[in-house]
Amino acid sequence: MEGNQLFPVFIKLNELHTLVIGAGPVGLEKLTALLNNSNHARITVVAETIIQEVRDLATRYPAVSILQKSFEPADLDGVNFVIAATNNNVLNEQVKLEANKRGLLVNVADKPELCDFYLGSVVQKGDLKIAISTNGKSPTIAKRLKEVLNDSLPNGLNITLKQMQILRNMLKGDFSSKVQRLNEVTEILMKPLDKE
Ligand SMILES: C[C@@]1(CC(=O)O)C2=NC(=C\c3[nH]c(c(CCC(=O)O)c3CC(=O)O)Cc3[nH]c(c(CC(=O)O)c3CCC(=O)O)/C=C3\N/C(=C\2)[C@@H](CCC(=O)O)[C@]3(C)CC(=O)O)/[C@H]1CCC(=O)O
Ligand SMILES: NC(=O)c1ccc[n+]([C@@H]2O[C@H](COP(=O)([O-])OP(=O)(O)OC[C@H]3O[C@@H](n4cnc5c(N)ncnc54)[C@H](O)[C@@H]3O)[C@@H](O)[C@H]2O)c1
Repeated sequence: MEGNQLFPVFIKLNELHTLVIGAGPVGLEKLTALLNNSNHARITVVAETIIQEVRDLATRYPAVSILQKSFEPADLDGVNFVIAATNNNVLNEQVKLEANKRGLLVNVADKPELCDFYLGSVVQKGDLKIAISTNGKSPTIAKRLKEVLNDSLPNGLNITLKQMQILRNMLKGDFSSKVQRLNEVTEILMKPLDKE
């Protein structure tokens, strides 16, 4: 498929149920990424073998449960989406098939051809989140760009967001006059910073 076909969305993981299959280093990486973004995410981890780091992480997050067992399609019942991080490609394909049969979206870690969605590299400054994807071309560049943006975006941005929310709730008038006022107030952000 020509061009970048990915449509970014921000998912309320805390209101959904995610299944992670596989609990080796890659499963740990994906679980960590989920929890770093959503510490109330309800996550079930299914794996035959579970590394200690995954167990340790799960004890710190009550909404994470671990089932030490082989994957079976019934594990998909009641799940909203699925991340597979196993070392078994036949299983990965079975997960994709069974999940899609149920209308579920699947990410198979590091296997773009089996993914319905990719995980992004995420910049976080309080309420601000920027998710980066390179259309699968270079996750390393996504990670580097995250570092650049993390360093260059001012920490005060989160205070600005909070203040803007207060202002937004205080403004009176019709929708278009509110929009105009919010745009006036933020115009300064678009001007280059004054050099000292
Ligand atoms: C962003 C991030 C999110 C996350 O996973 O949380 C993420 N990968 C990260 C890191 C990373 N992954 C890999 C390396 C080693 C260096 C390298 O190979 O480049 C590093 C860098 C490192 O670790 O330093 C290995 C790798 N990854 C994929 C392949 C297969 C392939 O490309 O064919 C291979 C080769 C496997 C092999 O050789 O066997 C594929 C995918 N990885 C994606 C996401 C999706 C595309 C995102 C996009 O559109 O850019 C996609 C398509 C599917 C998916 O997994 O969702 C996370 C950054 C976390 C952060 O911000 O710190
Ligand atoms: N570790 C890395 O840095 C890395 C990097 C790139 C790609 N990969 C690939 O990603 C995959 C996962 O890597 P890993 O290091 O986490 O592997 P791993 O072997 O440490 O872990 C695999 C996990 O899958 C589980 N699993 C396998 N079959 C299962 C089944 N039928 N039911 C339930 N669970 C099952 C295992 O119990 C284990 O928890 C591998 O294919 C690996 O080649 C790994």
